[in-house]
Amino acid sequence: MRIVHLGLGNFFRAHQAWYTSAAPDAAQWPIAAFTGRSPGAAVALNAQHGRYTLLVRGPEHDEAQMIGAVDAAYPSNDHQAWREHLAAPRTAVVTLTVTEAGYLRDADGGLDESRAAADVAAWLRGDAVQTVPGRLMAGLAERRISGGGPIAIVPCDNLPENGAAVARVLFDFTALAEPALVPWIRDSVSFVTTMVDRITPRTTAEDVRVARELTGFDDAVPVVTEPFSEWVLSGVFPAGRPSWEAAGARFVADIVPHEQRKLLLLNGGHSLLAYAGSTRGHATVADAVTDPECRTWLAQWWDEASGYVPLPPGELAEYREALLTRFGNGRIRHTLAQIAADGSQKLPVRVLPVLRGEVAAGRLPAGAIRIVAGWIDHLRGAGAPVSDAGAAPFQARAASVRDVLALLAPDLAGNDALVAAVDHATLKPTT
Ligand SMILES: NC(=O)c1ccc[n+]([C@@H]2O[C@H](COP(=O)([O-])OP(=O)(O)OC[C@H]3O[C@@H](n4cnc5c(N)ncnc54)[C@H](O)[C@@H]3O)[C@@H](O)[C@H]2O)c1
Ligand SMILES: O=P(O)(O)OC[C@@H](O)[C@@H](O)[C@H](O)[C@H](O)CO
Repeated sequence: MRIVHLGLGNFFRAHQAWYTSAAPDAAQWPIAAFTGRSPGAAVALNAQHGRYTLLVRGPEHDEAQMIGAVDAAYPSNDHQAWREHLAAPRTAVVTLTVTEAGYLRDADGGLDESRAAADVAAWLRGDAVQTVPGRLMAGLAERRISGGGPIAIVPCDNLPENGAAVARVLFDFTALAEPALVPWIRDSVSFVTTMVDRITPRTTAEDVRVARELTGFDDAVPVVTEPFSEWVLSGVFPAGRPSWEAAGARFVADIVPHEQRKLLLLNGGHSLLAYAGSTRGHATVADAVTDPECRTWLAQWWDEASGYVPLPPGELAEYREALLTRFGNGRIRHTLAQIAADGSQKLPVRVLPVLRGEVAAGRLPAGAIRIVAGWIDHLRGAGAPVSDAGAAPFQARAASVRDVLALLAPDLAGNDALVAAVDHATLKPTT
């Protein structure tokens, strides 16, 4: 194998695996993919020799592509295979899609030591580690011993400066568990930052039926995705990489404008619809954008967020227009419940930079305030159900806007005008 992936989910199969399969040198870059937690995806994929159907779902019809980039899939508890693949000198790249929550970041972006403590203790006892920072460290420790040489780590989750983000939690974990490894990681591991974009919903039983009808292949785990795809990367690959640029990926020196555009406009817009849109009774993104009220809210949020994306106004206007078309693709069933998950991890990335900037400039941004208020309504039980391992402390305080803000953004909780504006924007009980 030359690529190891952690987080064998739908997005990896629609995005990184698709780029690899579409590169002209794909045959030289087989992927070993590991699930993040439960083994199901590995079992199902191995039963069909790693091959799966990608249903590229346009507004009019589906196009089925067979993807064969995954050479072998492993359950997350196959620690030996993980260590062996990371140690092998041929392995040049590790990609990750483990959700925002998987990095165990605290509010400042460092390792949340309380969530990592059991894993650090397991390592010190000589037991297998389970968390993402722990597994990366365990694999790299093996690579140092084997003399496997330099390697690139390429996170593909929706976090700003995700290369630096994964580096930080990995160094924090290693400093606690295996300090002697820190200098080797510093010298041998390159952390690549990426902006990733391709809307990829969960697969339904109907999708399984459609895939079978189009291909004749009885695929238990097809993936549905939109035609649009974007991958922007910044960083060094010391042991090489596939020619992803031939499949449309772009390699840039400054990734900030690209990631701000995507995280604030697309992901922030998604979160707005997931919370405020679901409380209006909508179930999917496409449903919500047919609602004129939701479209007005989106426009208001995008006006505010655009001030934080360092790109020319014309480019932003085009991107907004294209987003409306992508969101409106009614054949993609992207549920607001899926997007609403893990809000405690997503709001700090997608919304708070704009809220903070506007408040610092003396403004009360109605769009950003609506997202926070919608999230508080969701914590109080309105709209999409709560699915967030970090939600409990917020739910315990959800009755008070100020208390929620004190946890989410302590620097903003003392601002009486902001607290009143968020409170005013929350749903009021009907009498
Ligand atoms: N689906 C999309 O449209 C999309 C687009 C861009 C980026 N992404 C990124 O990809 C991530 C995964 O999305 P998906 O659609 O593939 O979801 P998915 O549910 O299909 O797969 C998620 C993968 O992450 C793993 N995982 C989840 N929590 C983990 C944890 N705490 N530790 C380790 N692994 C964990 C799961 O085991 C699974 O392998 C998103 O969270 C996002 O950051 C998704
Ligand atoms: O995948 P998540 O959970 O980080 O966020 C949900 C959506 O906002 C996200 O998946 C977008 O669809 C995606 O980022 C589009 O590229």
